[in-house]
Amino acid sequence: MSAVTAAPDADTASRWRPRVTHLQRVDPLAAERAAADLLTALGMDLTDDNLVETPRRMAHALIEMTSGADFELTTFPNDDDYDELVLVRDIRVQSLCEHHMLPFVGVAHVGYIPGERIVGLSKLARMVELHARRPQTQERLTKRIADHLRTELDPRGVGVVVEAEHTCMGLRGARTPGARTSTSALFGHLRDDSRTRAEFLALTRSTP
Ligand SMILES: Nc1nc2c(ncn2[C@@H]2O[C@H](COP(=O)(O)OP(=O)(O)OP(=O)(O)O)[C@@H](O)[C@H]2O)c(=O)[nH]1
Ligand SMILES: [Zn+2]
Repeated sequence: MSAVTAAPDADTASRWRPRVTHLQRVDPLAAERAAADLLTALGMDLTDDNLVETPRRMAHALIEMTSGADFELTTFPNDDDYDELVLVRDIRVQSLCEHHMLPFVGVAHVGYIPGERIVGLSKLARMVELHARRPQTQERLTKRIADHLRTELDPRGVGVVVEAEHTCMGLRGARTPGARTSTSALFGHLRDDSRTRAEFLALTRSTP
């Protein structure tokens, strides 16, 4: 028997559709119904005026947080043969841990050593945002950002560091608010050349 008490109609669902890049099928109506079922199972009365729209909001918030927007990676010729580190620090990251569907929030530092082309700096931030919007582990997020840059740009080296706080550890369970997890993915010169690697890791070291 269905526990849905505030069934969304097709109109409501079609008001908002995300641009999805990695999920094959997103069904906002089914998500709303499932959210209503979950909230009802948690003992909430969805006939209450304050809660009647909550399943729709909850479903759409989750869809929004798991739908990355794709973009064109603008690149330029590396005419000056710039061969040192390019690093964008402190790009805000917010994602969802795939184990609890609770947010983890922090920053990413994305660096590379150009090869034949350089990339528009904002695209590094867009790359983080694109990959962050899905349920996953922090390790996978870090690796995906680095793989994307490596595959699309073919630079001499890539380095990505993500530093984040997991609310599934802070707000529940182990209850360790403030604990931050660092992950890194390094390729090419940034992995193999000790001077460049040390420079990158020093520049990305968090300040207390
Ligand atoms: N490696 C890794 N683990 C994560 C990440 N996000 C959450 N986790 C962990 O995933 C694990 C899931 O473990 P379970 O024991 O199945 O879950 P649980 O019973 O809720 O465990 P507690 O969180 O310890 O209460 C937990 O240890 C989480 O801290 C992540 O990005 N990377
Ligand atoms: Zn978790």
